[in-house]
Amino acid sequence: MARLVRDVADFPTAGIVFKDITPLLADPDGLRAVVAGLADAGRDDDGRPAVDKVVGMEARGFILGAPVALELGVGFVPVRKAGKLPGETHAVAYALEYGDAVLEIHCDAVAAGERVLVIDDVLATGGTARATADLVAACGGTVAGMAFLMELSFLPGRATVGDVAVTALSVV
Ligand SMILES: O=P(O)(O)OC[C@H]1O[C@H](OP(=O)(O)OP(=O)(O)O)[C@H](O)[C@@H]1O
Ligand SMILES: Nc1ncnc2[nH]cnc12
Repeated sequence: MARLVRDVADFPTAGIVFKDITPLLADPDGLRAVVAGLADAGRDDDGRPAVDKVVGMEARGFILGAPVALELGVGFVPVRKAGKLPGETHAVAYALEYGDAVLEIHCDAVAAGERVLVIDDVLATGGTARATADLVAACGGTVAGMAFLMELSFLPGRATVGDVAVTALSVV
């Protein structure tokens, strides 16, 4: 799988080595394997779905998260960059490896007490994932786990997200 992720130097800004997943997305066998691997993070020891929802962050978290939700047989919740969701939202400001922004979730997207699996392609500083966990908590939900295609271990992603089960299919 790692061979299907392309390193692009100095994108989007100088000094960043960007992990480009578009070759993976173009490879049906690779994509299928990644979706299956990520979905396993949302199963119990007997292989049954252990979450009520999958939450994915705009934009690459949508591409991976929606098929993971289908694989688990649960609903998908989009966390979007500010100003895109039409309903009442919770919002959290955050910083990521190459900038800062605001993320939003529909207030009614996760019901009180629901367990969610957070899916994204890259765990870097953890700013995006931490903000997403805060949005789930604002709805009254619980993050049962987070699963990523790739973790950048030279950045403090795991420490930033705190006390939550983190799965990374690949660690670089
Ligand atoms: O751990 P962090 O430092 O927060 O970085 C990780 C986030 O950065 C990327 O998203 P980006 O905001 O670039 O959005 P995109 O998917 O729309 O390109 C990536 O898809 C993660 O969501
Ligand atoms: N180095 C990186 N490559 C791709 N996505 C990222 N998100 C944050 N850092 C990233």
